[in-house]
Amino acid sequence: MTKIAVLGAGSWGTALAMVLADNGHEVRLWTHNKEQAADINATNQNRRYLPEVTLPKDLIAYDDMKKAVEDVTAIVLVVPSKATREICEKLNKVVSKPVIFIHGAKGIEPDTFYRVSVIMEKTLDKHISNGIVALSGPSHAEEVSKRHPTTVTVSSNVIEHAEHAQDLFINKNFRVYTSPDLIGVELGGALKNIIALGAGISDGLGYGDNAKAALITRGLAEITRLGARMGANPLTFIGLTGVGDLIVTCTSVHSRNWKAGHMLGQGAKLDDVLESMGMVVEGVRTTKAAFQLAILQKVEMPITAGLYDVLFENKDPKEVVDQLMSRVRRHEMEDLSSIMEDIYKG
Ligand SMILES: NC(=O)C1=CN([C@@H]2O[C@H](COP(=O)(O)OP(=O)(O)OC[C@H]3O[C@@H](n4cnc5c(N)ncnc54)[C@H](O)[C@@H]3O)[C@@H](O)[C@H]2O)C=CC1
Ligand SMILES: O=C(CO)COP(=O)(O)O
Repeated sequence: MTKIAVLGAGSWGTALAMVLADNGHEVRLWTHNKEQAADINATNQNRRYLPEVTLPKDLIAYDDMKKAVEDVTAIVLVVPSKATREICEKLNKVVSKPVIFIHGAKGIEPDTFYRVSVIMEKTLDKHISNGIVALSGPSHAEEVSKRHPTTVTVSSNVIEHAEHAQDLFINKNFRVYTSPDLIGVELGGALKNIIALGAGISDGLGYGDNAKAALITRGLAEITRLGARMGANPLTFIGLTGVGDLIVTCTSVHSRNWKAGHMLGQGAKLDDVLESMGMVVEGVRTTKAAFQLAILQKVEMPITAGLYDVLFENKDPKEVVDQLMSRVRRHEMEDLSSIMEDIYKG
């Protein structure tokens, strides 16, 4: 049994804490909201984020970060990517011994273009870190918390750290693979949210499955192009953290990004959509980051650019679809064939 602190009691933090508690670990679920911690401990439920689920009895919520991390050997960060830096700064003040850090967030920081593990690496004091691992893949909290079969991937620059995380999380409902490609795993998880917003918009406009299949497939092409340029292994994008997560996020009723896109496609304004969601919609911030990064890296990302126009330039989604459909004629595997040839050449 390992003592583990899970930081962030939203839907994903709670679901991951349940997996760890099911595996017999002593799990402390930290939230910055005092009333929420008290409510979780009183009711054995996280009523705001996972209302239909009864939490394991030995899963205890804390609102005091220092107490939550006392004597733990692993810390799992599951706050929106925007909050990573702030939480790491707080951790520097309360963690005294080295621990392994695992994060479950999916985002890229605009302007710096840091992945979540990079923010962690740059912010956490070196003497408290026993490794940084990203956990990603097609995994909606609502289904994980019902113990429905789910597969994810854990990745780290040091494969032993990923294997350590695999050991902590794996069970008969939650199958965990490892990958050495931290860049690819994190970029796939973050960038698919952009495409999921697009899939939601497409559905909100009343378009059908053909349009959605096109978005998923061409979305994968532009994710692979940017990922390869950033140093990822392009094959990672046909795995769980690439195409797997694209499928689930673009097609699931649970997806916050899809839901937000759906409302936008039906004519709602972005601010109203975000306010009504009450949960993080990572794709909005990541669209800004990826749009900037694609320009900087000279990578063509037409869907991301279209999404940027809808979200930040107030452009009519229908007009953006028309523009995407009337782009200059191309060979389907242009760019991608050379990326794949490079892999096989070694
Ligand atoms: N919900 C899901 O099914 C999945 C979510 N993720 C990722 O996990 C991350 C968290 O997502 P969710 O749990 O869905 O979000 P959520 O919106 O359900 O919950 C976020 C939690 O973080 C807390 N929080 C926000 N800012 C904070 C701060 N500055 N300090 C402390 N706590 C703060 C909120 O109070 C809330 O408890 C995101 O990056 C998301 O993309 C990844 C896989 C699945
Ligand atoms: O990453 C997720 C599922 O794998 C969650 O996606 P949403 O944030 O769109 O709900």
